[in-house]
Amino acid sequence: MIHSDSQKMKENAPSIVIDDGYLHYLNSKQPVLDKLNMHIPCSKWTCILGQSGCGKTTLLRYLAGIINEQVVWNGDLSISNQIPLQGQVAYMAQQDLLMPWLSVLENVLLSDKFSQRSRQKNKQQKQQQVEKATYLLQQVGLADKAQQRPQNLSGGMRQRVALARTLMQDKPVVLMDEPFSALDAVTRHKLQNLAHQLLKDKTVILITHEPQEAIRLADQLYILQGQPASAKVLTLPDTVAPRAFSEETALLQQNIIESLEQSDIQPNNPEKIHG
Ligand SMILES: Nc1ncnc2c1ncn2[C@@H]1O[C@H](COP(=O)(O)OP(=O)(O)OP(=O)(O)O)[C@@H](O)[C@H]1O
Repeated sequence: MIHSDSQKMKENAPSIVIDDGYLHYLNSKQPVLDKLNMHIPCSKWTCILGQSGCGKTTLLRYLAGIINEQVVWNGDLSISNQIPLQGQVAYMAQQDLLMPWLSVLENVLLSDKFSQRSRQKNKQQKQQQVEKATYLLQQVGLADKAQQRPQNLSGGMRQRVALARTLMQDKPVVLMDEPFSALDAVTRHKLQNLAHQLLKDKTVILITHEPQEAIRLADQLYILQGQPASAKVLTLPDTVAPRAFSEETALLQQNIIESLEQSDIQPNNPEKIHG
């Protein structure tokens, strides 16, 4: 059985509201984020675009609770179910973070292996987890690589293993940092559909550099801009994701590129201002 009970997941997946967020790294004078206001709706996909270095990964890592010791954060972060985010998040980083000494299958099973729930599982439930991991590896096109070590795989294959591991975790909140960036166009399209289907009841935040990908998948779309960065919400077409391409999406894509170009003009980037 692959899918969780959908109603239960919907109840579990929280919305997240950031009100007047401010963040700077302790080892840096300049803040990365300021006056950040975002509403991440529950059980929907929120996509975030923004120029390289604007603070997208920082925001995701802060939400995942892995840089709390390195930063100063001010502002309000509210989680609708009142449960600390760290315990309910699956985080897929830009780097695949696969364990080189484990097989592909063991990597997919890794988070389950160390969870408290796993220690309480009986043999049959553990077997079901292996079946689920095997199913996910089939879905990402890597069934034949299950017993390989990650170092024998290409970059795109490793990214697919990391995606399978994230889908395996079954957490209410899923944070993904450029999860499809290393994939060819056909595989990317297929895995976007797979992720969209398997994560449909989760609260998803996805970072991407691809306006097309964001328009295709988003229920809510933000651009991070400025230095320090704040978030601008963009209006999406009134159609359901994953969205087919149309004249309207092409126009939005053009607007996004123009917005990204505007955020390229920074006070500390003089040649771009005067050039
Ligand atoms: N550990 C750190 N200590 C200090 N500054 C950091 C640290 N990590 C990132 N930064 C800085 O924070 C800013 C935002 O970086 P971040 O990685 O969040 O950007 P990004 O938008 O995700 O970029 P990309 O699209 O290239 O991944 C950059 O100026 C970066 O140099």
